[in-house]
This record gives sequence, C-alpha cells and structure tokens, in this order.
Amino acid sequence: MKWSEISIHTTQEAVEPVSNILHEAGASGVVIEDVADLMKERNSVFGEIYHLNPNDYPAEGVILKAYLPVNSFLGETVEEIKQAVNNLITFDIDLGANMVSISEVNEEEWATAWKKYYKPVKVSEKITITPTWEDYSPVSSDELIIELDPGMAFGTGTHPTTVMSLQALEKYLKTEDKVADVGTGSGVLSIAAALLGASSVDAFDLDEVAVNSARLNIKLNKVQQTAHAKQNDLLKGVEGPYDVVVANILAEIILRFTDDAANVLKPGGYFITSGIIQGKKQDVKDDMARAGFTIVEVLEMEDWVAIISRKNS
Ligand SMILES: C[S@@+](CC[C@H](N)C(=O)[O-])C[C@H]1O[C@@H](n2cnc3c(N)ncnc32)[C@H](O)[C@@H]1O
Repeated sequence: MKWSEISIHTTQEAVEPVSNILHEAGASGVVIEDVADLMKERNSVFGEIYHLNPNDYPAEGVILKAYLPVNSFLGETVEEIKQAVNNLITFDIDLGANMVSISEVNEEEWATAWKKYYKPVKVSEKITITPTWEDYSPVSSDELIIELDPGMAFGTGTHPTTVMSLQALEKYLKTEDKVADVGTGSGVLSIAAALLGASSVDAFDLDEVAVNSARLNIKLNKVQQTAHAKQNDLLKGVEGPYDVVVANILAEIILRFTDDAANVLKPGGYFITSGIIQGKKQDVKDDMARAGFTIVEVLEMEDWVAIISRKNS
C-alpha cells in the first residue's frame, strides 16, 4: 500500500489543534518533531523527505507528520486539512510558517518512519499495545497484549480516543458478552474485546481498507474465532442483540446512529462512544437521553471525550 506523508511546519502553540485536525482526517498517529533537531539532520531530512532547500526553513517551530493511505479520497482529505488548518487563524492561533507539504512514501519507508516512534504502550490497567517488531514480554500474568502492525493498519492504538475506549471496555465488558465495534479501523477495540472475554465481536467499518486491516490484525492476535470484520455502514441492517456497542467515531457520526444502537442493545447494555470533541459533548449527552440511555460515565483525555451510556430497562 502507498502512504502519503503530510507534514505541517507550524508553532508549538498550534501543535494540539493541528494534531486534532490530522486525527480527524483519519491519521491514527501524529509525529511531532522539533525543527531545531531536524536541522541537525538537514541533509537527509530536508533533502530526501521534504525536497526543500534547508535555507527556506527557519530553525524554529515544529513539524507535525501524519500518514494517510493513498486512496481516491486523499486529494479531498488534504484540501480539508489545509482548510481546517487555515481556519485556526480565526481563533487567533499563531500558525508560524504554516507550510503544508505532501509526499508519497512506500510501505517500507513508512514502516521505518514509524519504527522510530512506535514502542509498546500500556494503555489501561491490563492492556499493552505493542508493535509487531518489538520483542515484548508481559510484566504481569494478567497483562493482555495487543500486537498491531502499523504497516498494514490505520492505528497505533494509542490515540486518546482509542485509549479511553479500551479503558471503558476493560471496565464495562463482562465475560461472554456479545460486542459490536462500529468503525473498527485497525480492529484494535475488537481485539481487546475478544481478549477481555467477549463471546463474539462484530467489527464494522465503511472503509474496505480498514476491514482488511482489521481482519489481518484479528488474525495476528489469534482472536479470529471470536472477532469478525465486515464492511458495513454504521449499524445499518444489523440486528444484534448485543451487550456492548463500542464506537470511536466523530460526534457527528455517533448522532446518526444512537437510535440504531438502542435497537441492537439488550436492556442494560452499554454504549461506549469516543472520538467526541469537548464542544460536542453536550449534544451527544442530550441525544443519549433522548434515545433511551442513561449516562454512566464521562472520560476526558486531552481535548477528547468518551461517553459511556447504559440502555434503560
Ligand atoms: C477514529 S477511527 C477509529 C478506529 C478504531 N476503532 C480505534 O478506536 O482506534 C474511526 C473509524 O470509523 C470508520 N467509519 C467512518 N464512518 C463510518 C460509517 N459510516 N460506518 C462504519 N465505519 C465508519 C472509519 O473508516 C475509521 O476506520
């Protein structure tokens, strides 16, 4: 698969909002590099990756790098990223150089770029996510290890929205539960659900590439007896019943299927939603109440919110 590297040269102040834009555009991880450090490697970095004259770069600021798969939506996505970054000026955020550059990298270069940054991460009490190339040994006997290969998946599994979803699954999922994972991406939440003892997990994603990568990761983690990935638009045509529905997807999309989630969940079942920005928290809470849910917990990490609701009996 071909990947596109999106680099944005900006200021420290803009790191968080620009990272959020990249995440919302579908990047599962953002690499932040200090320009001063990069200048030290100017020959390789500026020469090979950016194809720019190093003298054009001031020795300050940061470069945010994210990777998106090259597909038919890429052009549109890049335009949306540029637009969203420029919109930040309206909020008085100093974008500095605000240079957006795009280059295509192949599988090998992409994997090498990630290998530098992607290490095993303990994301919850029990779950550690580790890249396939790391030789990781569990620290305790009840530790659950999810192996992800970002060379064939979207996610490193360590974005705050994913981490909060994993923490909520660990807390609310019971052994033998039936689970639906809406917007599975790399399949990380489905793998976690299976490792936590679910009896079956249906993983849905609209994107065919995501479905394929979820299938590969499910197999890699040896949970293919329990978890199955399928291309599907949200919960359309899905009957359930489920004990848990988990969805790490944008608030605007969650609002489109709260009724369907209520329909497929058993009374008392949990709806774990993440990927919600602070500004949309109240909209999602209100819609949960309208659709027959009671909010049981709200988690917050950086600027992101996860809402755990329970279907009323
Ligand atoms: C933020 S990613 C979450 C990936 C993974 N579940 C995680 O927690 O790391 C959101 C996923 O939702 C998928 N998605 C977006 N719209 C969808 C829809 N209408 N139906 C199903 N999946 C959708 C995207 O393709 C993407 O893989």
